[in-house]
Amino acid sequence: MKDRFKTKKKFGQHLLIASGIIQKIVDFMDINGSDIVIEIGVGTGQLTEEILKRKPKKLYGIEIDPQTYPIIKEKFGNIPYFSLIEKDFFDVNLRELSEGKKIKIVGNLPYNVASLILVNMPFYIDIIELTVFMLQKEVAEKLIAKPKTKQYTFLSVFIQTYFDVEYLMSVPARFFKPPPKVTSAVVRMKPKKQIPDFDKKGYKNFVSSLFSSRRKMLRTKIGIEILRKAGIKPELRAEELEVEDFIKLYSEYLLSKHDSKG
Ligand SMILES: C[S@@+](CC[C@H](N)C(=O)[O-])C[C@H]1O[C@@H](n2cnc3c(N)ncnc32)[C@H](O)[C@@H]1O
Repeated sequence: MKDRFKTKKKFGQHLLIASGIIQKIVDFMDINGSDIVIEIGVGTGQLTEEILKRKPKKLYGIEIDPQTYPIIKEKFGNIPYFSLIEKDFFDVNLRELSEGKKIKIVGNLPYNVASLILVNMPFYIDIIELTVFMLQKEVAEKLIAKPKTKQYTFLSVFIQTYFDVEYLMSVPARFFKPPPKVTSAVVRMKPKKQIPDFDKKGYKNFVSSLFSSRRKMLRTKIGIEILRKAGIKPELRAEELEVEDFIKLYSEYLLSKHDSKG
């Protein structure tokens, strides 16, 4: 059945062909009968099949490519706890699928939009129990990066503000069809016990602006008084700050805006 499907580059299609890796990914999700699971990018359904074997309460599979739909329907059309969502991930509101419960999200993500998908996750933090994603190794390394390293970027700070991230394993290109040019990695993210309750969109833009021209000192980007109140040296650069420093800094920034409104 897979043979009649031709993978497309524009959708980042690299299908997982190693059953051992597929099983491990699903093991990392620790699925039980009350779980609502969302899979991003079903493709021809190798990961889907293994998730369904573990019998969650419900699996929603989101897939953008209409050419996969007949294949998915033929394979899983008669499974009552599976629904295919024939949409672009970015047009789906995960909240509408969660039935007021926490969800588990999984995906061998399309690498061309993996970072964008990740950036969406903090906006769903209140309904997420955990996520398990296959990513480019380079992106996975950003997710666990520490300050003062090349891998420490906007994505590291924004994700680590909301999630504890575990790098679970590296996956060589030969386990995919067609093989991608890069090595991949599996990461698991779980919401942190304590997360800031300020507006996520504003915080995202704030962190992103501090990382633009990352070699510039913070005092060229943000008022010296705000830096002082947050206890941060003005001559530091964004890449030298801990995640907690960004949280402090944004809180002070919000207070200063509030004060100036008077
Ligand atoms: C790396 S493949 C993984 C396929 C399959 N799950 C597997 O592991 O073999 C990524 C899948 O995501 C789908 N995809 C790409 N962009 C998408 C989007 N914006 N929304 C939903 N699915 C998308 C692709 O068509 C493809 O099936």
